[in-house]
Amino acid sequence: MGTYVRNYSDDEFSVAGEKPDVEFMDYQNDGSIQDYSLEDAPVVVTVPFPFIDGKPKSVLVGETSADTISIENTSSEPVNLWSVRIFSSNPEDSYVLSMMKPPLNDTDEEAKRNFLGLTSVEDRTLQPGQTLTIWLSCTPKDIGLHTSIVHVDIGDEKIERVAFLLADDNVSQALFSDKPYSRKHTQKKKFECSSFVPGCRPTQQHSQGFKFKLPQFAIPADIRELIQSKQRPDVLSEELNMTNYAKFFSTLLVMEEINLEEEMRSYDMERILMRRRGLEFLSLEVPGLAEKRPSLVHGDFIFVRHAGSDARPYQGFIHKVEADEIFLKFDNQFHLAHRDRNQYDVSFTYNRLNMRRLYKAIHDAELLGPDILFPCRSSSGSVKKGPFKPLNPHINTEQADAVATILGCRGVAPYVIYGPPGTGKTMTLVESILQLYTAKRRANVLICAASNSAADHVLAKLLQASYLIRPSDIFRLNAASRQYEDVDPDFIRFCFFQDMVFKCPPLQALLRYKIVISTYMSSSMLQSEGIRRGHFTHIFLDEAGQASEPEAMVPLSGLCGRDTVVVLAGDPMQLGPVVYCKQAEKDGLGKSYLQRLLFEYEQYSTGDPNYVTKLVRNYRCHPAILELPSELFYGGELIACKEDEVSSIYDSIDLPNKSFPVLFVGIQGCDEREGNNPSWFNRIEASKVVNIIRNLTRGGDVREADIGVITPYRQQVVKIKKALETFEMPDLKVGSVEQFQGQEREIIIISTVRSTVKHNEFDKFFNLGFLSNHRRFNVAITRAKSLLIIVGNPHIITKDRHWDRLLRYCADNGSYQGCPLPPPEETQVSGFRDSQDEPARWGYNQQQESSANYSYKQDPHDSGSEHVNGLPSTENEVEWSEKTLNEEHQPCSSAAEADSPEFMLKQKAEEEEHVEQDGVQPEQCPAKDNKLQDAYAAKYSFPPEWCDVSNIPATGWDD
Ligand SMILES: Nc1ncnc2c1ncn2[C@@H]1O[C@H](COP(=O)(O)OP(=O)(O)OP(=O)(O)O)[C@@H](O)[C@H]1O
Repeated sequence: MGTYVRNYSDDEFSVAGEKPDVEFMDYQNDGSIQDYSLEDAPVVVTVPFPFIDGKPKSVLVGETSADTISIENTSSEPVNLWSVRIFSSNPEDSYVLSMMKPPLNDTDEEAKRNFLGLTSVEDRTLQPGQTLTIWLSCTPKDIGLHTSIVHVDIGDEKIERVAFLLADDNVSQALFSDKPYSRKHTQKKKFECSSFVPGCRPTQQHSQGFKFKLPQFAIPADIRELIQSKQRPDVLSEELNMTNYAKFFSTLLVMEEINLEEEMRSYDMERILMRRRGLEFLSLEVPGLAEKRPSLVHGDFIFVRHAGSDARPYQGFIHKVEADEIFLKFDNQFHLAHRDRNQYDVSFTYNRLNMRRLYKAIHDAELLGPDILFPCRSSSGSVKKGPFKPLNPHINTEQADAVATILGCRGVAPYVIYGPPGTGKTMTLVESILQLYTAKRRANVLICAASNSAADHVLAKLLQASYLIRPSDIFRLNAASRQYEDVDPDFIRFCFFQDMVFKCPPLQALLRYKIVISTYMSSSMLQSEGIRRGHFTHIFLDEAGQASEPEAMVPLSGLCGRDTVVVLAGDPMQLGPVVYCKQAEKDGLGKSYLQRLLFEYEQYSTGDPNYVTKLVRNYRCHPAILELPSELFYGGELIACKEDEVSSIYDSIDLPNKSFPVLFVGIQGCDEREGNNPSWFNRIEASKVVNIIRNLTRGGDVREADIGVITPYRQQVVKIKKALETFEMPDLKVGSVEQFQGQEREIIIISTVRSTVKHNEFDKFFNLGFLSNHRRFNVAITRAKSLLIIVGNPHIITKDRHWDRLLRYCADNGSYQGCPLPPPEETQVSGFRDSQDEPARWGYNQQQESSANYSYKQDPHDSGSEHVNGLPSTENEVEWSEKTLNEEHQPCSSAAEADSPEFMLKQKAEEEEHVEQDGVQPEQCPAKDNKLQDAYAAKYSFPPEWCDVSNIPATGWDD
């Protein structure tokens, strides 16, 4: 057996665990040469198609790209070149060799016709110093990564070279970014802002507003110290009860807040310039501002001082925000002393408004008493069912039972409706609300949802029965920070705004509405405006599994009276609360009130049906779409109620199995990042998605509004939206899993984005991205009613057990298209439990215990999270970023949103860097079953930010 010479290093293999029989002299794909043990190697073979800025070279589909492989005899003896041949290409036969430069696109057609590509070059002798030049060329027929392995058999050496080209089409090429990705986070000097020179506030724009002052809830110094010194406050070890309730949750909130403060620090800037803007302002450029990194709005403030000095900082209020620039007003003296050449250090602060709302909510929650907080330990009254005549003729027995209970309830323990996706939880709430509205004249209903999109969804469902409701009785409350343009024009008439800024109407107007719809956090405005506890006879908390307990307490503690009926609906197996501090999440902030209640009911009242209804009939999804989630997450208990038919209108995309509406489109693209934005995108997948949409809508039978695109990364959302703009499809919703929770579309297309094993390992380890988050996976694949299409790299997603199941599910049903599938034995799986470990019974007690195992973390790189950086004004992010200019609500420390994930970025980026530098540590990294493939993929000596190599045959030589 000869000595193999490949382009990866010894070190890298030893880390990966398998060391082939090789010696190393390495030509990197970036063109550089590295010597390993063969310092005086007799031959030098170059690598074709070197990477450009760490990425494979891009070529347009249909165009020929060619590069040379030079084989040089550097020894003093003649060397026999036995053969040069293409060992394999992917797609098959996509590359050819030739002795002459192949005709390129600008050459004449005849030359192209006469060109003869070879798969191997025959033997010859290379004299000392002689170089043979061979051409490798590729004319891609379709978009995606094109790879080729070339074997050079020379003298005693066997040398392998791997070539990569990324084939673009016009759509993907338009999304190309030449902004290199860089993560800068240098250690900055701590900025002491306890004493400062006050700045000049913007004048108040809100004429009316909060009647009640929201306390500051400053973090107590002793608790801050305790948490910053990494000690665990005693209260967190206690069992939650009425006495320690406020202390328990305020401690968790402090942990979260300190985490957020630290994240905000990462945006501090040193030695920067400001410019005088007119007589009034100084302007500061903030890179990343447009992407909300950091998030700053009018009325926030920053601290500034001369670079390097320890002097008292000046406070500067933001009067205007424009693209990447903020316009500031400081104390007059500061303006007078300013020169445009002065250098400053800048510290950003974040707006504590939402945190203060949460503190208030949990403190006030004690007033609710055990009936709401610990209903099983209290002596709640009995539940009577209220007879009713269904307005919606479709509701089933369990749903009808739930409605009857809600109608019969009066001030007893919270009532919980829970069940898997699409089982009609929201529909049950809507029926209950309509029953109350039509039959109980004195009913005032508040409905809260975890995000703006979920709240809008409830409004849309209510409006389906608009013949029953007077529009003037419904009010959709929006945060001031929600962009006017974000709201569906059909809903605007249910909102209150001035100058296109949303507001809370005055109390008198509020009292006239019979049905108010809000997010959890915005509902605090109702109390601030003067609405009393008990005004609402019914408070419905939809998507309650998504809200942390303090968040759920915002509407309850502020507005719930003795007789108020509280109803929660949700599914603990879908997305949970967003918490950035891992420890706080583990200690209880990551568990929803719904989850705790379900557990309590199970523990203390043996699942009393008076308080809990479980729905299992799914009306949303085609049975084929439902089968897998039912089996994976709900113990097969879900009952499919939708017809088993696939519409012929999907013929336009040529489903390989016409009766199976779950299609996996395998594509090997390239995941990239750009600028200082840590979010991933994959332009090849973006183009594929657009292509599928165009095919679907071509005949006119499928409307844009029937289609939803889900992708975990906000940058991918941006890219797909951008690509769709070209084809004018404004009604097509593209968003994160969070933005789709609670929603449905006839057709859902999922773009999984990731195309590099290495990144995915990181995801799995840090619980990032929906590729390795079972709740995200569950939500993503249960949004489609009649057609689900997944566009992704099968070699990557097969690494996660759930995605692999989906992939095999499609393949087994003859519903896979695209690049060759990874062989089943390649399948490797993250650290998730096997299917037999899944809760056999998916009841709530299981959730209690499984939450630690499946602790859900938002992807700070955006994961398409609603809360995540970059996506302008979406959903919760907007909600959380609410800033008020009202004097009484003036933020005490200002700047970015309380929950925006930019706060996590620094920490996570550091973690990521650590992983990239050190490799995932064996005890942390899930076991692998194909080391050589991983060696290729994760440890190949190519620049880290590139593309997939995972389907290159692992064994290079066939001797
Ligand atoms: N009894 C029923 N008969 C027919 N269709 C129903 C019934 N109940 C619900 N649906 C339909 O099923 C779909 C899903 O309902 P809904 O959104 O209320 O479910 P959900 O449980 O709230 O879902 P998710 O968990 O995703 O939020 C909707 O299209 C709804 O109209």
